[in-house]
Amino acid sequence: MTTALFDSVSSIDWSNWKAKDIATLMFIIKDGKILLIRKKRGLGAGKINGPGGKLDPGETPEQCAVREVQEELLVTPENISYHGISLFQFTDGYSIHVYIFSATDFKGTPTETDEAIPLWFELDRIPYQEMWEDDGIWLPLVLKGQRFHGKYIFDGDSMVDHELVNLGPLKK
Ligand SMILES: CNc1ncnc2c1ncn2[C@@H]1O[C@H](COP(=O)(O)OP(=O)(O)OP(=O)(O)O)[C@@H](O)[C@H]1O
Repeated sequence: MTTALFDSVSSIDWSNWKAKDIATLMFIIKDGKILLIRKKRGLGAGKINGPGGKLDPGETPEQCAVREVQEELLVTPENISYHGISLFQFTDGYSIHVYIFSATDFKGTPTETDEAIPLWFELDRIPYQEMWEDDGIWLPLVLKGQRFHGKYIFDGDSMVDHELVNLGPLKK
């Protein structure tokens, strides 16, 4: 019997890697502020993050990202950009592939739901210490309008290793 060991990004054969879940994150950034959530349930409950969640069957990542913001905050993001992906391998075997988007506008009023509490932050006051550890690595690239590709190993809440490639400015 072989036991998979997830101790570093380089120990994984990423070309044959397939995530258990596919999910999205959406960051609405408007008037010098970013709209985040305090997540009330699911993976990362209690943490601050962008709104997002798992893909439904037949949905594109962008459709999922829009739907999740609608469900979690009752607003619709507009003028959306795609930044890239983050691949997460957890040491317990769980894995998740996350597509990351930003938007510069939205319709509606951010409202608390069963899933999330909306929180606005100044761009220089993002509460990274209350977020997933990887957010502090790539969210600055979202704010700078960059595309990127990241791979991360997590042991529970702790990041064990990571590799981030900056792919340059957004394509418009
Ligand atoms: C490990 N480092 C991480 N860093 C930053 N963000 C992370 C993350 N790991 C997961 N995420 C995000 O967490 C949400 C999970 O989604 P999650 O709440 O489980 O899905 P969904 O809303 O579909 O919930 P239900 O399963 O229907 O309850 C989803 O946005 C996903 O992108």
